[in-house]
Parts: sequence; structure tokens; C-alpha cells
Amino acid sequence: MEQIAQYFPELTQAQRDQFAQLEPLYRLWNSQINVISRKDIDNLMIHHVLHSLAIAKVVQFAKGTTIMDIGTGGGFPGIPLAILFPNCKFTLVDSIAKKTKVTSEVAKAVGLHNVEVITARAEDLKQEWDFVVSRAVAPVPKLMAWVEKNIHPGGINNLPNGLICLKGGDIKEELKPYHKWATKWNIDDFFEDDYFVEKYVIHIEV
Ligand SMILES: C[S@@+](CC[C@H](N)C(=O)[O-])C[C@H]1O[C@@H](n2cnc3c(N)ncnc32)[C@H](O)[C@@H]1O
Repeated sequence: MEQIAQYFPELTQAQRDQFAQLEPLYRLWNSQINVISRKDIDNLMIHHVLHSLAIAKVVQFAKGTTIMDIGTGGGFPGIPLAILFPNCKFTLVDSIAKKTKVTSEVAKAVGLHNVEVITARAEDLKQEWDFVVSRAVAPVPKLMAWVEKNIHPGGINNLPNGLICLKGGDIKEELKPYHKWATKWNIDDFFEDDYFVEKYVIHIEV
């Protein structure tokens, strides 16, 4: 928990309590349904929770903003973001029901009233949101092909509505078609752990 508070000192006690609940909850659920690599569960707070929160270092979602997390798996980046932004509405989507079961149970146990969880394929979603967020799901062109229809342009935030994804390694090729609309931030400028070297937050305006 202190690893999170160090970078987000303005957390309320309620949010600190919610973040602190994540580790025991994910340990319990992950022993039944694998949503995080078993080798990585000891690194939950840095590799999964803090990594998800890198998005909050590039955009402070305003009250009422709607956000969809596509391919949320066990709830990343959606669950940590929903704790951090209690006045925004999050829809967490994955095509695999076993994974959305874990996400729903964690959201319920933590008392997140700003989260709905849907089992569906991205391609079939009809609803619209301000932002779509995503980690480790598909290359940017594929993500955009799936979800561009679900993002309405404009918005009330410091970044225009669009796709925000967490990416790593060499992403030059996948960003090429979007170079006019994409912005990239190095996560190791925000957080000190070596895990964040060559990891990026990417925003693409619609
Ligand atoms: C590698 S996991 C990443 C999970 C989570 N975002 C994370 O970072 O821990 C990729 C997830 O994307 C989901 N997924 C892949 N294609 C999808 C699609 N077309 N629609 C919805 N979910 C999809 C998979 O079911 C899987 O749970």
C-alpha cells in the first residue's frame, strides 16, 4: 500500500483501505481462477496496481467521465483507476466469463459503486464512452478497429476523448498509422521501479 501512497499522497483513508484490500483479494481469487501469472502475484502492487495508475499521471479524469476498460482480465487497469476516481463511471469488459467473475467479485468486495462488469467481445459493444483504456490486449491498430466506434469525440478532460493504453517495448510500428494523433509518456518518469523501464502510456485522440 505504501508503494501507492508514495506516488498518490492525496488518497483518502477510504481509498487507502480499498487499495490495501486488493492484495488479499487477488491472492484468494487467483488461487482459484488465474488472472495474474502465479509467479507475479507477489509483485501485485507494483506490476499491476501501480502500473495501472500510470494512466492517472497523464489524465485526471473529471467528475462524470465515462471510461471503458477493454480486455480487463482480472480488472487491470480498471479496478485501480475506479478506486482512484470514485466520481467517474467505469465499465470493465472481457470476453471470458471466468475473468469477469473475478473482476466483479473484487469490485464488490472493495465496495466500488462506480463499476459495472460486462462479459462481451469488444467488437460487439454498442455503447459509447469518453475514454477506452487497455493493457496487454492487442496492438493499437486492432484496438482502434474494435473500439473507435465506442468513443465519442470531444470531452471535458485535460486530454481529448480517446484510447489510452499501457504498452511496452518497441511500439514504433503499431503507432505509425496514428503518429499525428498519438502522445507517448515514459512511465519510468513517473515511478522509480526498474519494472517501468521501456513501459509507456499512449493516448490516441479520436
Ligand atoms: C493478457 S490479458 C490482459 C488482462 C488485463 N488487461 C491485464 O493487463 O491484466 C488479455 C485479455 O483480453 C481479453 N480479450 C482479448 N480479446 C478480446 C476481445 N475481442 N474482447 C474482449 N476481451 C478480449 C482476454 O480475454 C484477456 O482476458
